[in-house]
Amino acid sequence: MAYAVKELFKTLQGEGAQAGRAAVFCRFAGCNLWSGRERDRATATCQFCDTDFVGTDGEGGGRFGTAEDLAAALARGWGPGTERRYVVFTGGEPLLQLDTALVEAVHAEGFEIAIETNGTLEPPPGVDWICVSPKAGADWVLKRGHELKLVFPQEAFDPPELENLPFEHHWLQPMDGPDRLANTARIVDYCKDHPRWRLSLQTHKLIGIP
Ligand SMILES: C[S@@+](CC[C@H](N)C(=O)[O-])C[C@H]1O[C@@H](n2cnc3c(N)ncnc32)[C@H](O)[C@@H]1O
Ligand SMILES: Nc1nc2[nH]cc(C(=O)O)c2c(=O)[nH]1
Ligand code: SF4
Ligand SMILES: [Mg+2]
Repeated sequence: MAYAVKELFKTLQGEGAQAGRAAVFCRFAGCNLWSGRERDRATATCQFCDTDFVGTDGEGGGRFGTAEDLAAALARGWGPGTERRYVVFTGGEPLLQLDTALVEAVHAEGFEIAIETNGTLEPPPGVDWICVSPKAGADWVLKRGHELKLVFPQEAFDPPELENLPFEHHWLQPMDGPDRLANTARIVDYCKDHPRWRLSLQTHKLIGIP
């Protein structure tokens, strides 16, 4: 199948347990919880999104006709060297497009594969690192993985009800926006009393990298 990619760039993973790790980010166009248009935000299922995932006009973006074409672009995006190649498929919602053919082609280029997903869709087999970030009001089906990253606060989610789900890491990430500092302070207090949970900062924003 063909793949619509908003942008493709190398940076450091900014969030969660892999923060600080070099990665090629492949941001797929489109999401099932918001059109991406500002005029639809107030009526969307997910209303706090910090990302432009509309179209294919970003840095390194475009339409890729085959899995091999996209895998080759990821390899170019990584640059010289084949050690520790790491790709983060995000979006938008990556599981609208990531399929077995792409997983196989990207593994063949020597990459470990991570996804950032809203948890409404099942991943294809073979994904090496699964980060699930559930959204209030959405149909949450993927309740296992490597890390659970709950953007906080979302009134519909009570952390104690999620802390026994089978994830290796349980994160609370402050909702960015006008209340980011207050949200962060609430998480600090919460984590002090609930050590099962840890604070995930969006470190790329703090240091001004993509
Ligand atoms: C833009 S989303 C794309 C991947 C997928 N659609 C998802 O929601 O997980 C990437 C990550 O950013 C988080 N995120 C989006 N908007 C945010 C905000 N305003 N503050 C903090 N995290 C945010 C999401 O929860 C997710 O973990
Ligand atoms: N550096 C960096 N790390 C990230 N981790 C998750 C991101 C995302 O938008 O999915 C993201 C992002 O946009 N940039
Ligand atoms: S589910 Fe993810 S990409 Fe979609 S609108 Fe929400 S945060 Fe943005
Ligand atoms: Mg982001």
